[in-house]
Order: sequence, then structure tokens, then C-alpha cells
Amino acid sequence: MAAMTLYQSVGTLQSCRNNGNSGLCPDYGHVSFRSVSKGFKVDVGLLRGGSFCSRKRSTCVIQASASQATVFDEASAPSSATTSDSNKKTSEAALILIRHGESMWNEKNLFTGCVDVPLTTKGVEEAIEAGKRISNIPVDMIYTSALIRAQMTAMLAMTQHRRKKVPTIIHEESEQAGAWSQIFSEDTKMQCIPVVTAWQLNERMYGELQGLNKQETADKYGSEQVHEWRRSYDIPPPNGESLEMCADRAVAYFTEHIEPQLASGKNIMIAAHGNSLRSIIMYLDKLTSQEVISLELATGIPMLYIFNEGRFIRRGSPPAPAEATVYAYTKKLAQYRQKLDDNV
Ligand SMILES: O=C(O)[C@@H](CO)OP(=O)(O)O
Repeated sequence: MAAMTLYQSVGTLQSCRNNGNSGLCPDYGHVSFRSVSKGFKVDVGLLRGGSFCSRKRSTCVIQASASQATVFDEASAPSSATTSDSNKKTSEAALILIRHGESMWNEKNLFTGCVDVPLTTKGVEEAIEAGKRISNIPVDMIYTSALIRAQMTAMLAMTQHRRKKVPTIIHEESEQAGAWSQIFSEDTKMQCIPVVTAWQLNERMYGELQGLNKQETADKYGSEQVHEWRRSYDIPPPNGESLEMCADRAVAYFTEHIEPQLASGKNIMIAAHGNSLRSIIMYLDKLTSQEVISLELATGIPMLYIFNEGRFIRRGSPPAPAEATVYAYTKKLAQYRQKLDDNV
């Protein structure tokens, strides 16, 4: 597809429809809009990452290929942006969040929490599919929980990345582990992506619900009680962690370790869990303890944020390569993708 890529002239976002709200779209979900470029109309159909649409006077550049079109927002794009994986010239960086693919206990409908179970075949496929969605987005560092389902997801997703860097787990559990996993070639190091594993990103500890069947538990205690344990902000399951307690460690880890990397221009992927990611999204999107109740994350669907000038801008989930949709890349991300296309 590389040769088919073309840049059309700057167009103006003319209308944006979402629940009848012309010109103003929420940060979530898909929106459809039409863009009018000088002299000709372009119907670009679906747009993901509604933050692009939130400014009525936004201008966009349309990059079209035979299979898929991408759109990026000129207004938010620094002109000095480069196409390197890690851009030190601007503070913009990509943050990808992925909930692991289906695990063997998701399949059996068991409360899992911190029990360390692997992915199912479906989960493996979801992780690979997630990788295809982010295969054009730069990744300089990966953070995963200490649990195998998140680590499998990160590794499988990266097998699909077009840059073909190798995710390499950092072992710092002992001095010897660090020493024995050293790489002695600078060139090889440049082709590696460090993977940091952190227990703080683990799923919330589900206490005495771990290993119980979710349906049977709802039948026994009532679905309202079980929903409260599963989705409320501050009510913990018996001897387990509430979302608030989970946030105390997951969000603290994010702000202490991951945010500084983003601020230095590093593009980051985090592979973690339904509830540890809910707590991080609550922080990123400034959700209230009421709003977070209805936040549900699907397995294996990556979500992209742009970190710019200390702010997190939600961009939704990048489309799979086969999807005929338009995605609101930033200029920097569009240039990165273009560079990958040029090197094919
Ligand atoms: O069992 C778990 O650990 C979690 C995620 O699968 O369940 P829930 O959907 O209740 O957050």
C-alpha cells in the first residue's frame, strides 16, 4: 500500500454528527463526518478518537490509501515533529493501553484477580489482532503487570509491529539477574524495546472471590451485591481490594514511573488488566467515582492516548488494517506511519 499513499490538500472539518450534535463530538466512540477540501468533497466516513472533532474550526489533512484513510489534526501537530520512534523535540508521546486477551479463567467465568493464569487460544488471537491495530504506532517502552496474561498479550501484540523491534524483559529481581541478562551490542540494544514488569499494574486482588464462578456468586449473594463488588469505586470484595485500593498502587506507579517517561517523549505501551486499567483511565480521563462504575474494558482492544504538554488526549482504538475507517492520527504519528510505509 505504500506507493498508494497520497497527501491531499488541507481541508476543513465541515460537519460532525454524533447523536445529532453537529460539530461537537465526545471523546469516546466513533463519529462520522465529512471533510471539504479546496475544490472537492471528501467523505471520510467513520472517525475514531473524537477529540479530533472537539474543535469546530479544526483543519485536517487527509492521507488516503487504497485500503484505509488516516486523518491527522494539523492544529495539534507541532511543526518540528520528526519521524523517529522517540521524539525529543516535542513533549508529544503516544500511550497505548491494552487489557490482556481472554484468559483461561475469563473463559470459565471465574473471578481471577491476582491468580496467574494464561491466555486461551482466543486470547492469543485477540492479542495478535491488538498488535495489528497498533502496528503503525511507535513504541519505545513497554510496561506490563507481573502476571503472565498481560505479558503474553504484550509480547504477542509486538510480533505484529511493523518496526520489528524485539521486546526484551528487564530482569532486576536480583543483581545477578540484571548482570546475566545484559546485552553487549549497542546496535542490538537499539533494536530492543525494554519491557518493565511491575506488580503494581496487576489486576485488583479479588480476595475471597478468587476462583469462584461469577454467575454462581451472583446467584448466591445477589447480582446487586456482586455488581457492587465488581464495579464500585470504594467497596472491596471480601478481603480483597476495592478499585480505590487498586488505584492507590496502579495510579501511583503510573505517575511515578510511566508519566515521566512520556514527558521525556517516550512512546509507551501498557499491557495490564480490566481493573488496574480502569483505575488508570479514571486518572487520565478525570472520571468521577460514579462515572467509573460504567467503564468496561473489552479484552484485547488497544486504546490510544496522546500525551501533549502534560495533558492526556483520548484517541480511541486504532482501526485494524482491514477496517475501512479513518483514524485521527497526530501529524507526528502520521509521519511515523509514512516512514514505515516508505521503508517497506
Ligand atoms: O476476574 C477478574 O479478575 C476481573 C477481570 O476479569 O473480573 P471483573 O470483570 O469482575 O473485573
